[in-house]
Amino acid sequence: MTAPMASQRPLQRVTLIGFGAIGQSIFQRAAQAPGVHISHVVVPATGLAKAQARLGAAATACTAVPEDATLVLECAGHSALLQHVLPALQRGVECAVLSIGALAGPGLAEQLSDAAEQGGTQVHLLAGAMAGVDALAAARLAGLSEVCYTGRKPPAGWRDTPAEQVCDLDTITQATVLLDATAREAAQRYPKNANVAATLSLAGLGLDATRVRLIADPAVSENIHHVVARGEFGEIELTLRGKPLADNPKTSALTVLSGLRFLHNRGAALTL
Ligand SMILES: NC(=O)C1=CN([C@@H]2O[C@H](COP(=O)(O)OP(=O)(O)OC[C@H]3O[C@@H](n4cnc5c(N)ncnc54)[C@H](OP(=O)(O)O)[C@@H]3O)[C@@H](O)[C@H]2O)C=CC1
Ligand SMILES: O=C([O-])CC(=O)C(=O)O
Repeated sequence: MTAPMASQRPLQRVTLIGFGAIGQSIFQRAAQAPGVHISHVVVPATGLAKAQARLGAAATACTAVPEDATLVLECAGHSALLQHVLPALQRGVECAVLSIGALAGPGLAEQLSDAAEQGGTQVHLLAGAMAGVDALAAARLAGLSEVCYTGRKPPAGWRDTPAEQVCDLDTITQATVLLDATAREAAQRYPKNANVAATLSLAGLGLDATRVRLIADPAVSENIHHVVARGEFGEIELTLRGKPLADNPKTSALTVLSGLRFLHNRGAALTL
């Protein structure tokens, strides 16, 4: 009697764009993930040698998405969408992105969509640090009347951003509203802090009809995302308290897991 054959799905070769806090964490965790092999990591030219030293023989650091790439996961920042994701899509490479606030830039959402159409592929906007994006996108189909998002982080999560012109992050003793604006304005003014705001708005009422408040709060130690949405479906009120990554207090650890989930699902027979 012969033993039944285990189902063998092909190993997915993945190109990461970005090797900062998210990229390094995804790279480490993916090494333990069956079916996923990060073969290339795209970094700025100035970081090439350092990235290669960290990657060792496991993957190749490069400055552009390789010609033979088939699957890309972006975790670099807004500039990477125009620089790397757009040309990859045009060549037919499937891409998943985390820097979703970039879509607040003029015409970029349409450009990405056109490029994916041209390449006969798809660009996936990942849920990242936030929960409930799937529910909101489903609820939209019956009509939404209101979506409001509040992002609250400890002062350290707002360093090197326009927040430094609003208050003294070192000495504030009370929660301070940094911005009360549309999701489009939030994403453009806070490109490293308002990607969740952009994602929720794209899933819901759009970048110009979604109200966003960003808050520096010395009383919290987590990145707290709160959304209220109302519509024909009923109402969502959701709070997510995300632990920040040790290497970057702006970024919640769940963002890494969202990227890994995408890679896992991409190669799985049953996806969730
Ligand atoms: N959707 C979501 O929920 C979230 C999305 N994000 C997005 O993910 C991005 C990365 O986060 P995180 O890893 O914490 O940030 P880090 O600053 O730790 O790392 C970003 C890395 O990407 C590099 N980089 C920047 N631009 C490019 C480019 N055009 N091509 C290649 N590499 C580039 C940076 O290099 P250098 O330092 O030399 O510039 C840096 O090494 C954020 O900027 C944000 O856009 C983050 C959190 C949540
Ligand atoms: O990681 C987070 O908590 C959210 C974040 O930075 C963003 O929305 O850009």
